[in-house]
Amino acid sequence: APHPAIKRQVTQLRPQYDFIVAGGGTSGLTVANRLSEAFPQKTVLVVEYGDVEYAPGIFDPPLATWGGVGASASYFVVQSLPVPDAKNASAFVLAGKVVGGSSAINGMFFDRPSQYDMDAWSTVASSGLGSIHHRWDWNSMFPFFKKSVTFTAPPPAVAAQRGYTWDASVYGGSTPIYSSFPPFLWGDHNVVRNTWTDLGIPTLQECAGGKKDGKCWIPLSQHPVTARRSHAGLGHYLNATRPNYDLIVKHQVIRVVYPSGIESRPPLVEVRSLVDNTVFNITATAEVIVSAGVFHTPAILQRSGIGKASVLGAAGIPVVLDLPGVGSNFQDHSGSGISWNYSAPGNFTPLPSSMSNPAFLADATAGFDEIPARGPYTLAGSNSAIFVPLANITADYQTIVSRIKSIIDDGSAASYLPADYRSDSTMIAGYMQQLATIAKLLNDSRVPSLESTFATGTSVRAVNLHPMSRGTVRLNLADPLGVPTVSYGTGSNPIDFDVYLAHSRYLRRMLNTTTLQSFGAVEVNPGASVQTDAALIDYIQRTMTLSFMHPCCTAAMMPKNKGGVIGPNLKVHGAAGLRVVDMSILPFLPSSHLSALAYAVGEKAADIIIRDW
Ligand SMILES: Cc1cc2nc3c(=O)[nH]c(=O)nc-3n(C[C@H](O)[C@H](O)[C@H](O)COP(=O)(O)OP(=O)(O)OC[C@H]3O[C@@H](n4cnc5c(N)ncnc54)[C@H](O)[C@@H]3O)c2cc1C
Repeated sequence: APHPAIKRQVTQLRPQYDFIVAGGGTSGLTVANRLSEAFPQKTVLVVEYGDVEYAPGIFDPPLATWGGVGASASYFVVQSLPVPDAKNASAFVLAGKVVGGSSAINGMFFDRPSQYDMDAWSTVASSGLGSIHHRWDWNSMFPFFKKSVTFTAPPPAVAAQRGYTWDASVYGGSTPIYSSFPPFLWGDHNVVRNTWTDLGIPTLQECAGGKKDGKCWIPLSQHPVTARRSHAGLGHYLNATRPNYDLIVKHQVIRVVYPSGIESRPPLVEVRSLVDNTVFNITATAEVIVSAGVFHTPAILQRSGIGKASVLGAAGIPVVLDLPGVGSNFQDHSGSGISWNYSAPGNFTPLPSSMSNPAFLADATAGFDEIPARGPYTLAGSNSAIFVPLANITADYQTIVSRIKSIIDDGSAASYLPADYRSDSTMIAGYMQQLATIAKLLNDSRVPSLESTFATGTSVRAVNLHPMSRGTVRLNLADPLGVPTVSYGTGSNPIDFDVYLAHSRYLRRMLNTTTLQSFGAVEVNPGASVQTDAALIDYIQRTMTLSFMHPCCTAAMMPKNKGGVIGPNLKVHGAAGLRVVDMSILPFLPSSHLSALAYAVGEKAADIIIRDW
């Protein structure tokens, strides 16, 4: 049956709470659930901007959904400033605005970073080893990845029919956040998987165990029997009824306020009702945890006077704590693709076009309500992907790595940063360290640089997994309580274009494989006339997807003298009783989508906070 709506929510607040979580999204609800579970005598309040909603899967039958992209009240729509290196196009990106946050609206692709991503994160996150419980390397995080989801293997018949493989030992959690394989694939699915094999990409049994340099089956965040979306609102709130766990919806955290100094007690939380616009404070006696997501977490901090002094000054906000990294260091996954036509197509059935056949559509709709669910609606966007290291993409990979090293050595790397980022020496120091770390990742033949997913159709895109360009998230001066002003900066570091070029040329090699040639594949885009580097760069700039909906890194975990906002214990540098727990905390993007990481970060954060209290 479809999900029940999440009805339970408070209307009458207590006089004060021990913990207040600002934002009821993926990481925020994970933390809140664990804190309320660990401390029955302490109270936890989640303040959520959005409402409780039915959260359909990405491809549920239309009648069950809430209207599709653009029509929903359940997400913020973010349109970036024009991106100069993408012919002034704007990035279009969504962010969840509902109990469950982005986990309730995302594409349900449920992969994990590689172990090398996590190890690289931990090297830039802190200046020393610190407490064993504050480490973010793969070995420290793996138990939290395991704990954060319940994986269910597909029935043997489905596994045999689809060729699914997995390794149960990398899972093992019992949290009601579900990870499973859909029983359905489109008829042309294996064409592209076979093409990937033709390219020499190794087939991996499992990609969630730290190594993912190959061809992967990726589970989806959905229930193994009903195939309904699994998300934080259901798993970490609806299924966690406790008298000490409150959630209030349709309220915006405006800012945090330190009435008696930023280094003394936890701040008050200033909240605005979105129903009647009243503004009031809520007291947290232990901690405030900001989990409002990559765009709104820095907005809350900036409205609180915590941020870069010049940015706060421009917004007329008195500086409470000069922390230049707030809202800086913004990143997202981006990349362009190829498309083709078949001149001798195979008998690929079914295809999405089959849905225009009334009998097929009726069966698909009926199948989705069967137990277990079956048919096309059980498949979200895609559950198949390749992750390819740069060393396997281009023989010139070491030239790219050398170029990164040379712009670090001669200092010119800083010139590619946004002006209000490069005006701060700590931010530059942190960026240089990030670049050096990314150079190491790109030089390592075990670390993916390109991701490409496939479900059906005649096109694929390349995702640049470790971009070097940086943007910013700043308060919207015309509407400080609204969606912030987002500057993407995609491709502003020209070495990203070396990577985009290599990725594009690599994808084009698919067209010459035995498999695609056997169906008479003919390249449509970029097209035969696009051959020189200049022509291909022009194509990439014109057609690039600027956001694969993985924004991150706006309150990065790095030392303060490297432009960081939080330490490895998640505490905001220099502020008492204030932590950040969401995808803002990454120093740079990993080789993965972000929801599995957001849950694991929530679990790890809860572990740290529970130990502290
Ligand atoms: C359309 C889309 C598709 C995606 N597809 C995938 C995918 O297929 N696979 C994958 O792994 N990842 C995907 N992602 C990314 C992933 O879902 C997110 O990175 C992750 O869920 C973010 O978690 P979070 O905890 O940082 O923030 P969120 O889960 O976004 O939570 C932030 C919460 O804070 C609330 N909030 C904001 N401002 C305030 C305020 N001032 N006061 C109170 N509350 C506030 C929001 O309403 C929201 O509920 C996708 C994301 C999107 C948007």
